[in-house]
Amino acid sequence: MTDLPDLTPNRQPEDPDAALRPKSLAEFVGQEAARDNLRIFIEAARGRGEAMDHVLFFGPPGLGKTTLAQIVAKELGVGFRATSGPVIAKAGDLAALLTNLEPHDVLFIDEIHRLNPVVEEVLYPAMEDRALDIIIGEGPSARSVRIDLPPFTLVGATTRQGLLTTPLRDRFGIPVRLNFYTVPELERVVTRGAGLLDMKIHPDGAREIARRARGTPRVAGRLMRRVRDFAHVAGDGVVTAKVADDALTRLEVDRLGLDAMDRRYLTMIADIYKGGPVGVETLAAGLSEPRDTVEEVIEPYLIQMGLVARTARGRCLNDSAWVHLEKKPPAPSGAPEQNGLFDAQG
Ligand SMILES: Nc1ncnc2c1ncn2[C@@H]1O[C@H](COP(=O)(O)OP(=O)(O)OP(=O)(O)O)[C@@H](O)[C@H]1O
Ligand SMILES: [Mg+2]
Repeated sequence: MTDLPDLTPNRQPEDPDAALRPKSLAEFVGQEAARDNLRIFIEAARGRGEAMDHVLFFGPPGLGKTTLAQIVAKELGVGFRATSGPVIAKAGDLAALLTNLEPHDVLFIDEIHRLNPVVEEVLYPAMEDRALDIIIGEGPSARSVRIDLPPFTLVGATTRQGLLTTPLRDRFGIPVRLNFYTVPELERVVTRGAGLLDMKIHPDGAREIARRARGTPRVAGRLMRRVRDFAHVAGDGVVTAKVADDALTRLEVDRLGLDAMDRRYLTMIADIYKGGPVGVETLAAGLSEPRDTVEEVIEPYLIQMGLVARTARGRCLNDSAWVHLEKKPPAPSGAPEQNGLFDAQG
């Protein structure tokens, strides 16, 4: 158990998120309710000199789950170890990680819904009793040995809370849902980011980017960088509303912040399925995207915007989607349609 495999996923070299990542709760914009609660739990744990209860962050990609996990460790003043569900192949890998934690450390498991079930079993007693049950030997002589673990805080993150098994979900004392950001919140994200990136931006330029960032700080950061490029090449480097609008239009980000993929999704339901209902599998196949991407990345924002509804029979476009696409919904069904069978009359 001394040779600890390095399970920390390498930050992708192009990880542009790092520069903009807030380092403290105070710097973290938005998510007021989550922040207020976390502040209390962190203070309480610090005050008692205990490890904080386990935390689960869930919500769509790019809303700040990883960022908050790092902040929690920092504000608790403890070590931070990170790994991710699919990376932990064997129960032994997780056992090695757990036994090497320092007391009160934060162990961050990203994409925790993708843990291998065998590994997940190890996590249950670890979370609940801070103990590991290890089987030693094989066959009739096999016996189970319990090893105590240092007190630690597990921080899990997932885009799909629904895919977590109930026993796992129930073991998180502090579940935290992250929601899409409002435009004023994203304006603050953009303004703060502009300062960090040394970017000249007008307040109305920041608002334009915020409006079109899909409620998501990561998207805001990405758009900012692209708009800055346009501002440098096409103008004096200052991001005004006009510069932002031109740049975003060229990037095919529309007035609602929908990108090309969002529009393909909506157009497909409109044109091919007459507004729905249509199953998610069918849509995923039509878009050549994995179903997960459709459900985790594309749909949450469209649903939040009220453009699409998830019904028992499939996805349907709402009126506002037709308006946004500048298309006419088909005549309501129920009206008797001209159809070959009954054509013979008259
Ligand atoms: N509240 C915030 N204020 C400012 N910037 C933020 C905030 N939340 C997230 N960001 C920025 O957005 C980017 C993405 O955040 P993060 O990596 O934490 O998202 P995530 O929820 O972990 O996404 P994923 O599900 O894809 O792992 C980072 O660059 C981070 O700096
Ligand atoms: Mg993350």
